[in-house]
Amino acid sequence: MMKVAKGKKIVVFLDYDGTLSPIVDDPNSAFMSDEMRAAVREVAKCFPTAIISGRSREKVKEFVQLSNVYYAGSHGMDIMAPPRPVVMDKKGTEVLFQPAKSFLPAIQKILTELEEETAKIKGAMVEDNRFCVSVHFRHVKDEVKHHHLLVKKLSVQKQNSSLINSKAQVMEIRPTIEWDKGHAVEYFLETLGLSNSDVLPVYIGEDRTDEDAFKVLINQSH
Ligand SMILES: O=P(O)(O)OC[C@H]1O[C@H](O[C@H]2O[C@H](CO)[C@@H](O)[C@H](O)[C@H]2O)[C@H](O)[C@@H](O)[C@@H]1O
Repeated sequence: MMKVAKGKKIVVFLDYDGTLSPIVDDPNSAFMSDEMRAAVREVAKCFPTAIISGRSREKVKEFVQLSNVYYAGSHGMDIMAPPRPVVMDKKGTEVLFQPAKSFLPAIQKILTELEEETAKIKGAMVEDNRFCVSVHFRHVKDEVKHHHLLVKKLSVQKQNSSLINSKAQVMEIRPTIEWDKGHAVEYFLETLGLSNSDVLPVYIGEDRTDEDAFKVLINQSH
């Protein structure tokens, strides 16, 4: 790592759940430890650092509580970044980038629909992630069965199945635009003025959605 980083500008990208915080039963209690917060604060003092999460941007910022990092929520669909292109030695005013803004009314409609449907499923929980919605099945008995039944029932399923990204314990509904954590990484690199070959982006994440970012960075390194 030290060898590869020699002479390069490092930029750090971090996932939140399962990376900065442990996976816990209650999504509202996925707190980051003080040690982890101190470590991220120190990293961000040395290198530009961005946290890219599936959570809403506000929620992940509330958990992290650091002012020296950039935040992207909703799997990169809600980014607070420098205006592009930024001159690295001048502090630019941060701007919002929300490529799925036009989907907000549809997402809010789905959120209401999901809240009504999951009220009938014991243990299910809906999380509003602003441009995405998560339905948690972790506490549902026979989670796979209920999960499938809910997916079938949703009107969004009839309209466009690609809105739904399903795993047994959590179902995520997201806009159909071609935008993921990988695009968010590219966006940050560009707005930070760090899309050159003398940059070493470091991405730490453990979720399926982080693989979109890994693919982008692997392609860039060739
Ligand atoms: O991109 P991330 O920051 O990794 O967010 C992805 C999802 O993480 C959260 O759910 C996961 O963590 C919860 C807390 O540990 C756990 O209870 C749940 O079972 C996991 O799926 C978050 O609640 C989701 O909304 C995010 O999409």
